[in-house]
Amino acid sequence: MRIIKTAVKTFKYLYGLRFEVKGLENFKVGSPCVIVSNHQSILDMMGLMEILPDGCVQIAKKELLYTGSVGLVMYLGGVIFINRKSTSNAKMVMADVAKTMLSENVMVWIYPEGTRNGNGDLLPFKKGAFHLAIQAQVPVVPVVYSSFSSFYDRKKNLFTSGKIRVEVLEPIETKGLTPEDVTELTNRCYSTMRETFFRLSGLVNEPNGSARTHLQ
Ligand SMILES: CCCCCCCC/C=C\CCCCCCCC(=O)SCCNC(=O)CCNC(=O)[C@H](O)C(C)(C)COP(=O)(O)OP(=O)(O)OC[C@H]1O[C@@H](n2cnc3c(N)ncnc32)[C@H](O)[C@@H]1OP(=O)(O)O
Ligand SMILES: CCCCCCCCCCCCCCCC(=O)OC[C@@H](O)COP(=O)(O)O
Repeated sequence: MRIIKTAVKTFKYLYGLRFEVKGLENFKVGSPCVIVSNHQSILDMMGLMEILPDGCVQIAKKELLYTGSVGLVMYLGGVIFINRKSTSNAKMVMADVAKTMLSENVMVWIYPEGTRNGNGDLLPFKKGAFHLAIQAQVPVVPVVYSSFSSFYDRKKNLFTSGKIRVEVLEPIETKGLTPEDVTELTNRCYSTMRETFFRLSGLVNEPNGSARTHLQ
């Protein structure tokens, strides 16, 4: 993964992107943890590699395994593949991950939205990351990337250089929590990350839930 990290980090120069990072000290939980971040586009791979701590594996949809050399590189990089379409299968894989992360002392990075989302807001969170953290009794560390919409429009395939703000938030402890607490933990993480997303993106969080920039 170190090799991948170095290779992928060079893309930011190609794309004229700069990262402004805050809160890296929050990764130093001194134990395994589940890192959750928002997911906007393939460009997140650069954001991921920009701050990826050592000994951290990612959860990816299994379709990515069959994408030729990239799939092989991801496999070699230790990426864990899940079948999003089969909850029971995904649950089994994640239960294994809970054991492995403790025995091998590794962190796990999951995109709880479960899909890329460029709509300038966060999609409702899936619960797997939070079940995993509670099963392993390890902290959840939220990471938020500001909206790419100021410099990247997937539909128009428009791309200009830009700055991405990244914030690693305080770890959320799960010691003593049980599966009954998953919904509350998910919602708490969601609202903290959504608030941070709007702040980092210069968006106003409208009371009716829609977001608009200060500029409008
Ligand atoms: C030049 C260089 C080239 C090099 C190239 C290489 C560079 C890159 C290399 C390396 C970096 C690679 C990085 C790749 C990144 C890719 C990212 C993606 O692919 S993102 C899509 C996949 N990720 C997800 O989907 C995760 C989020 N999803 C989940 O966690 C879901 O929860 C999931 C899949 C586990 C289940 O999905 P559900 O759709 O069923 O949704 P739910 O609502 O969460 O669960 C339904 C019910 O099941 C329970 N449940 C879910 N998980 C459970 C669990 N683990 N245990 C028990 N119950 C669980 C829930 O509580 C819920 O039940 P109740 O509604 O509460 O009654
Ligand atoms: C073209 C921009 C290149 C940026 C530098 C990164 C170079 C790495 C190249 C290959 C990376 C392979 C990983 C792709 C990750 C990704 O973004 O997959 C989509 C999934 O999450 C969600 O899938 P979906 O449900 O279809 O949104």
